[in-house]
Amino acid sequence: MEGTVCHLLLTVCSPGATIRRNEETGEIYIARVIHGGLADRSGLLHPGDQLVEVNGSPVVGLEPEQVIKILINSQGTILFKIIPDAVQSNSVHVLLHVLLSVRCLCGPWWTTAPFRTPPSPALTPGVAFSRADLLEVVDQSDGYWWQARKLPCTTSCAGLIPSASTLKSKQREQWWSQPLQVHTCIQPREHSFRLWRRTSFRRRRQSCTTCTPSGSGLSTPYEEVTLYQRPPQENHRLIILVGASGVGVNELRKRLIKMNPSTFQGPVPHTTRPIRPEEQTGREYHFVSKELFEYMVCNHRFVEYGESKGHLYGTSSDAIDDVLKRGRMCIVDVEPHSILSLRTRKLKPYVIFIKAPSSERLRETRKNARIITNYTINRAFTDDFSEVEDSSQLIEAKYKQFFDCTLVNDDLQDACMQLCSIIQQAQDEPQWIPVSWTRTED
Ligand SMILES: Nc1ncnc2c1ncn2[C@@H]1O[C@H](COP(=O)(O)OP(=O)(O)OP(=O)(O)O)[C@@H](O)[C@H]1O
Repeated sequence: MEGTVCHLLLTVCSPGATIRRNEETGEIYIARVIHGGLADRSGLLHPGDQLVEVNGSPVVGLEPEQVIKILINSQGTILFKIIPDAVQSNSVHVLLHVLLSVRCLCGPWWTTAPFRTPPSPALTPGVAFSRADLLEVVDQSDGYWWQARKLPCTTSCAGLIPSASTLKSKQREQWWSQPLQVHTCIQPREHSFRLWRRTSFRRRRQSCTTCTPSGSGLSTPYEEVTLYQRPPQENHRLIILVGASGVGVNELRKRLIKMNPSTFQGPVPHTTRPIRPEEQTGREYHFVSKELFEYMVCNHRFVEYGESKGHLYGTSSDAIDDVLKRGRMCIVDVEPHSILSLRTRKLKPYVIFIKAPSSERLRETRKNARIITNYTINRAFTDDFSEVEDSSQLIEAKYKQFFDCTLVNDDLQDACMQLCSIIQQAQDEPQWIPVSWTRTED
């Protein structure tokens, strides 16, 4: 049989290509060449080329598994006889470029590599990835399987990842095949009732966007991202701190602002409670009537709001804007589900997850810590440590795709210093953000 002979020196068992079989003729074809792999670097194999012989053995009529066996058992130089695809041989070989970078919003799906790609088993390693991972997609020519590298790149060789549509149908399949489960949304702890942070749980029924098949987690399995550096003339990015109740989110926020009040500031919350003699409107709170507060609620002006002892409290998006317009860095401390409504082109939030150290470390470091409810010091931390640790893990598992950075709040002083430098980097150095945040509004 006519054909071109090409040699590949196999140092590993994979030449970096997948094959497919024409079921009618039994002919074996190169299905895809993995970007950066051996075949790609050699420039000898192309998708569509017919594989006629491997090491002198004809492969026509063989099952792909049998061909793969021959390849796996081959060491050193391997001899392919191929009939080049007419279209390919007439075309100029174009180097593959990075098509897009994405962040995985769901999963975990493929946490082990390699995997086999239907319909034919492949010799290609899959990229092991999980939720929140960054992937550099280099080939989307196949509707089912894309080629990608995990960022930061440690290898030039790409691997296969499921395309967005494959992942979506897998997600749906998995969601519907699961037995009815107890709702896993994170619940607040009873003592967790910070006036401007935790109150929203008391009042509003929270809808969970990740526990339903039509939720946002399922509609976009990958989010296209790009590196972004804030231009100096633009507002600072909003800094969001999230963490389990009691982990120290508010303590860190307060310390940060106290350390440098001309740089860091929190938004001034609104309340319907009467003003106290030592207070000043617009400083501690914006004191407003119940009617105005409810009007603002109806107009979706609050990021979070709630009720305490018959009075309403809330943090408005205007209050956040006020801080940013003054050229300061706005630090907010919100419930994890509120991240979704704050992820906007205008605010370009940078989300820092304040993670709990182990319960043993919590016990050691929180000896003087107090559980605070409505400005009244209630009691010391007693047996809450494993609860804080568990809740922290739950939040991380559920929302980590939205976290830009994780900070363990172990030693308070250290955590505060680290937080400061993380925020500075977030404002001054390139960071991954969704591409949609960089598009100009129509
Ligand atoms: N790293 C730390 N070491 C020691 N104590 C800490 C540390 N971080 C926070 N604390 C203390 O733990 C207690 C709870 O912290 P904080 O009020 O900030 O919790 P929170 O995460 O905002 O939760 P909540 O909103 O439910 O109050 C406070 O007494 C605080 O001073």
